[in-house]
Amino acid sequence: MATASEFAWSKDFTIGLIGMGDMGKMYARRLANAGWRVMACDREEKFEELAKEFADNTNIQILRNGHLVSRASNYIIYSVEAAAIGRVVEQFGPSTRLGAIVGGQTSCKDPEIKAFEAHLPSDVNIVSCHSLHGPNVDPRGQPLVLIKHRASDESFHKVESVLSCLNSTHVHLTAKEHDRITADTQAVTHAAFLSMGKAWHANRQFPWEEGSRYVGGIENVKINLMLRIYAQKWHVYAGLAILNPEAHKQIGQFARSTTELFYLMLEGKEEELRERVCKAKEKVFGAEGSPKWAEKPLLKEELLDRFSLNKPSKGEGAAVKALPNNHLSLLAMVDCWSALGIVPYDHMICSTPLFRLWLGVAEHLFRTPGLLDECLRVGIEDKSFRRDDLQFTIAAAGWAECVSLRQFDTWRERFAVTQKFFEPRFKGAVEVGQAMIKAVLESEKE
Ligand SMILES: NC(=O)C1=CN([C@@H]2O[C@H](COP(=O)(O)OP(=O)(O)OC[C@H]3O[C@@H](n4cnc5c(N)ncnc54)[C@H](OP(=O)(O)O)[C@@H]3O)[C@@H](O)[C@H]2O)C=CC1
Ligand SMILES: O=C(O)C(=O)Cc1ccc(O)cc1
Repeated sequence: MATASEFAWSKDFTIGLIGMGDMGKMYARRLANAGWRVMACDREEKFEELAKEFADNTNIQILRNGHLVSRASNYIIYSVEAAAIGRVVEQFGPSTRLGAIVGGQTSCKDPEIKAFEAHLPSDVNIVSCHSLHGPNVDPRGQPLVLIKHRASDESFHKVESVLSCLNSTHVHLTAKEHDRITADTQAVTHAAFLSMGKAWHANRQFPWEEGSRYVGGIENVKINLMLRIYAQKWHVYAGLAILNPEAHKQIGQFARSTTELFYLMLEGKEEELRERVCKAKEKVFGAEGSPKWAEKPLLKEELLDRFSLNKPSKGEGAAVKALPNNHLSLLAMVDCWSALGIVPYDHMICSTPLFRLWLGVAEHLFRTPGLLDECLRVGIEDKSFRRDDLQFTIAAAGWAECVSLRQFDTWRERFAVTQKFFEPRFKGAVEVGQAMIKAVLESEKE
């Protein structure tokens, strides 16, 4: 393995970025601001445009391709689509500078590590990373996974010191541990929001625009996070679901939990429904008297109430009363965690803001006196949400099948049509979602 003496561990140390999309640019800017010299590229056809964009940043030099970046850099980060990592590393990996450090930022480490092992010269150190947040979230205090896969201690410490400028919380994992935890947190959480979007699309509704069915803190989270996901690039979500070998089980179980709970509701099997949900509650959140949740709730619902897209019309007043909902998506999430023996609190150290928010909402539902009883009652008696629940169930099964068959093209199509449906409403809505996440992150610090 390379030692310090083989590198110029000084100002001459150059960081290479291959892939200058949202995450690559965020890394480039932050590293450059911290004083590091960055050499970066995207696809060759974007060279001129990127060079212009970064022309006034003297610490960032745009190169034409990954060969040039690889030859010039001491530490190279691949920040490309997860599905492309094999092809891109195959192309540029052999050009890696002698004794350099190489890592990737993809959301799923199995294909990334396989690509590095297959295509990097044996003198190269492999240290991967994963910032567990999107490009527009302040990285300070957010988890940053670091994977010392094949590296000297010195190289690993170098990566830690370079990335310390993000001020994130470093979490040391193996690639396998990373994929298992992110399957439990990200993949299955996204499945819920992707299914909500499909359900509302199928019923051709913008849920915040139709009267008072979707009002209140929990509904705001559903709507804002669903829109946030559909406003992003499809490949981020497809990659971490389809390419993560650990994620298929979770997404499949989420679909089964949804279907089985919905059947119990349709069949009016109140006792069975209550028993199943209460058992899941005990497994996930602990028994009465010995809860797994902290004394202080993860979320303040009043805070979420502020982030509604539904602006009451004149005369309606600010306080439109929320319609009781059976929250099938949340009951199914907890049932899924329970069936797979997942204790979500164990994963907080390696969680995204989105996951923490969703867990916070689930916790709120299960710990607020009377709320769960209301859900179960509505699930059996009330038909107001039946159409949405039916479509949600179909959607969850559809995503699960698509993932299990590794159908990238179908996944993209499914995403794209629903993205198109919501697109006219993204403007403004995305900002509200962003403000909500920011407020929740702020409140986590209190
Ligand atoms: N967005 C997010 O919230 C997060 C994403 N990630 C992960 O980070 C990685 C990057 O994501 P993100 O930045 O959002 O995605 P983007 O699509 O914005 O960026 C990826 C970039 O890599 C480029 N690229 C593809 N092939 C090559 C190549 N041969 N040479 C140079 N550049 C190439 C792409 O070009 P083109 O578009 O033309 O293919 C694109 O510009 C993904 O693996 C994602 O899973 C991790 C954490 C958070
Ligand atoms: O918070 C989430 O789950 C997001 O949607 C943003 C995101 C997407 C991909 C990642 O690898 C990490 C974070």
